[in-house]
Amino acid sequence: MCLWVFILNSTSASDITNIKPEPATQYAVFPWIMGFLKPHKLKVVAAITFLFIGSFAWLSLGQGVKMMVDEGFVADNAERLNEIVLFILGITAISGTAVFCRFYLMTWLGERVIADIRLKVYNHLLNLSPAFFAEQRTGEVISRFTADSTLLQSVVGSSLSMAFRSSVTVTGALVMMAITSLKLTGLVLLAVPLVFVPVILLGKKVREYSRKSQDKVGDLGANIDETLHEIHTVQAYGHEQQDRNVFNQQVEAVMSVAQTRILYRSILISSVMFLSIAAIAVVLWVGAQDVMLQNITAGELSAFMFYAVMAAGSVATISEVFSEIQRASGAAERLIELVNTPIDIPEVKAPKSLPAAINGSLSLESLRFAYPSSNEDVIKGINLEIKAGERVALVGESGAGKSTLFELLLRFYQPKSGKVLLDGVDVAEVTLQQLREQYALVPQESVIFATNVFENVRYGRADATKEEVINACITAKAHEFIQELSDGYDTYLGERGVKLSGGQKQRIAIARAILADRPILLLDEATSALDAVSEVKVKQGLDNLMQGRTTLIIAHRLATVINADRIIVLEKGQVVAIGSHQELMQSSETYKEFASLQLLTDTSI
Ligand SMILES: Nc1ncnc2c1ncn2[C@@H]1O[C@H](COP(=O)(O)OP(=O)(O)OP(=O)(O)O)[C@@H](O)[C@H]1O
Repeated sequence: MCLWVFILNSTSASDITNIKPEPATQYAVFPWIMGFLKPHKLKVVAAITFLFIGSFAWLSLGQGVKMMVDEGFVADNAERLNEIVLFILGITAISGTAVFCRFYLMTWLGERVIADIRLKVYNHLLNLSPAFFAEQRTGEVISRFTADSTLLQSVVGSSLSMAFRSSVTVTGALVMMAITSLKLTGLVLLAVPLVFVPVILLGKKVREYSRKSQDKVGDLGANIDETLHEIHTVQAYGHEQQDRNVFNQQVEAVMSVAQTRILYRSILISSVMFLSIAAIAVVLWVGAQDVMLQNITAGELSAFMFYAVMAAGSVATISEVFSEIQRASGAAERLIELVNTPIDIPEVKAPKSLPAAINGSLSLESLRFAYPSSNEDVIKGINLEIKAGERVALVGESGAGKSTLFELLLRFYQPKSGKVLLDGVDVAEVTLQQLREQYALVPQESVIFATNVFENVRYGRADATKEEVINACITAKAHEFIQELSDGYDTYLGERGVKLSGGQKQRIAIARAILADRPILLLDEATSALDAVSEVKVKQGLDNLMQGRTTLIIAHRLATVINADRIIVLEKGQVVAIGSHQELMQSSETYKEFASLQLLTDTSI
């Protein structure tokens, strides 16, 4: 038992490579896993109890062997032999039952712990801001969930139990050996340090390469994820061969690291086997001489050898699972890294409450912001007042910072300085949940989940009835096309809505926002994918929706913003002009240029 505690705790910072989410100091893998076992104390105790019962039953078999040889064979006593065989069968039945209980409980615990680890990691991931996902490749994160946790599962559920059982067996066997013959036990103990030398030396290497191996598998996952998701572009550009080459290199990289790991592991296992069996042979030779000199009986030597073989087998098992546990420690580290990734938008300790009925006025005060990955400010000290119920359009060239402003309103990122006030309350002082409940977002790229139409729209408000969903779809002018789908509202829309056109996806996204019924609307060029006829229809829906709500619309096309109360012109992270379309055509060169690029003249409106 001490051995695997040592194994799991023996991580040092230098063992860890390729840490992306959180530069770690030292991961205490063992206490981390124990934390997950804590709620299942009773089962752990029961599993350990059965483990001890099983091990002691096996150990007492040695006494059976001794009695069989001395009192049965050597004494030529058939009746006694029968009794002893019955005794052995009884012991075997006890140990079989104990093995069943231990195996069931330990495997259950393994599954439970991994399920809880997955839940914990997932819950944490959902709290991480988009900044984390901008840096991290999704496929790599998924690989941690799947490959790493599966590896950990096999160890917690099986290898750890084997290590436990073998440690108990070795200890018990050594005690029984000492009782049988101190001299021979002394000889065996001399050999033990020899056996542990490769375990310690090579185990470290196995762990190092396991970690590397899992990292490489993660890269592989990230690549598959990207290529398969973007399969249209891959095929349209005839990029298959290049992708095959890159993938081939990555697969070979995984293979090469695995090969080194296998090599160390094979050396580890074979050297332990060799050293154990060689030691047994030497001990047997010495023991046989003792029998000839009548220092011990043949039965005692048989029992001793029984225990020695049992101990050697257990040491071999320990060395084998040792490498498994080392591998799992590497995998656990990668999961701990995810869980330890700090939440960069922390919740305030004593949050303020927003008023029960939000009016929806927004104030931006000297707002300044740079993305964490670059130092350059993309929002440069913006001051802005947006009145409750106002309809405001944001225009500006690509990269001006329009979408970034939305991100800051939703508090996906922390501003460098300045603040955003919602109905006079600093949004940094309310809970993220309460803040985000005030906004309905229709992003530029409509998001469709791999479920049916009904659930996709209901994403906006989980408790909405079917009737409310249908009404939202009618307002968003989506109802007609939904009815024409094969199963109407129950039609499965495919991953990322592959079964819908761009305009249809957008109308579903609008219906979702309508259903959400939030005080502030954030529309990111929400009608860009619509044809002229659909756009007119959706605009009616949106107009209804916007009544009495503060609305911010990012628009690349003037036609979509002409009815806004005010248009805000952004340039390189700064507000350069504010006014109505007519005013801006008079006062703002940037806006005029923007308008002329849209082939709109003042008179055409
Ligand atoms: N996650 C990110 N990390 C680093 N820089 C970013 C990130 N997202 C955007 N930027 C940068 O911030 C600036 C503003 O981008 P933003 O998306 O807000 O512009 P935009 O006005 O919405 O542009 P568009 O009209 O093309 O959508 C750009 O220079 C962009 O390169």
